[in-house]
Amino acid sequence: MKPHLMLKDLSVAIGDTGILKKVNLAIPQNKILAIIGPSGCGKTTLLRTLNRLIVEEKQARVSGEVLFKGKCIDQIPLAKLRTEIGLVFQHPTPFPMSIYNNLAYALKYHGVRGKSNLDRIIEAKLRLCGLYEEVKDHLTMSALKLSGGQQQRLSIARSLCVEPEVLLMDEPCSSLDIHNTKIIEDLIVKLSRQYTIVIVTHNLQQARRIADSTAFFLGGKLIEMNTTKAFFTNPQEEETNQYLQGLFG
Ligand SMILES: Nc1ncnc2c1ncn2[C@@H]1O[C@H](COP(=O)(O)OP(=O)(O)OP(=O)(O)O)[C@@H](O)[C@H]1O
Repeated sequence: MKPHLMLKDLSVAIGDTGILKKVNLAIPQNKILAIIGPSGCGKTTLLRTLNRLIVEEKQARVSGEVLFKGKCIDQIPLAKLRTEIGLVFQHPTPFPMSIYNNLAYALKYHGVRGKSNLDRIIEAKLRLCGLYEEVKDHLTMSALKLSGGQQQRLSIARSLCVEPEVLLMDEPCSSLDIHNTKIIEDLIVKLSRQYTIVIVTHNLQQARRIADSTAFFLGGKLIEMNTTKAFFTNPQEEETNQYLQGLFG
């Protein structure tokens, strides 16, 4: 199968600091790829490069290529690219408005018009994220009154309103308890049937539980990528082995 995203000799520097170094990586479609590695190894920078958020950094320099469905992302209009490659943040990002309007806002931005269309799609996205039954009688309530786990599911539902193909997730469970982490992990696995997921996680067990493949970064370099099972049971590189054993981190 052709990769959905392909990184070719991708390097990123901010000012004089090299952050990502000659990364080559094929990201398969409708699978979950976990990105792991110690703090500062460049995980978030990698996500921000994939949807070109990195260009907001005035001093950023990117070399090499990121291909999305075979096309260099520099040739895709920014708004279109960010619609197709969505980003879910570490902390839930509900807008200070009703649950309904959080999704309606994104849908209207995406060009959806008419109340019946909005109602239909909002229900579908809330159902997909397992939130509909919990909130169907409170759609006009402020989204800020939802629990942290519900807010994160709402944030994911909102990011799906613009019909992305890829979801980049930057530690989406880091502010959640075990119960809500399990709900979001189950949701991510379900979403991977329809979407390509790239998830940054500090939690090795989370990568092990949900990812189809896992990539380990160290000092801005991709050290190793493999199917998650092979990665954890039979790491090929000594640095990976030491990281998995907790010898540094
Ligand atoms: N805007 C910036 N200007 C200068 N250096 C930066 C900038 N953003 C990130 N860096 C540096 O790049 C390196 C990688 O940062 P990045 O946030 O991508 O790492 P990370 O692996 O996601 O870390 P963490 O796990 O702690 O979130 C770090 O050394 C960081 O200090």
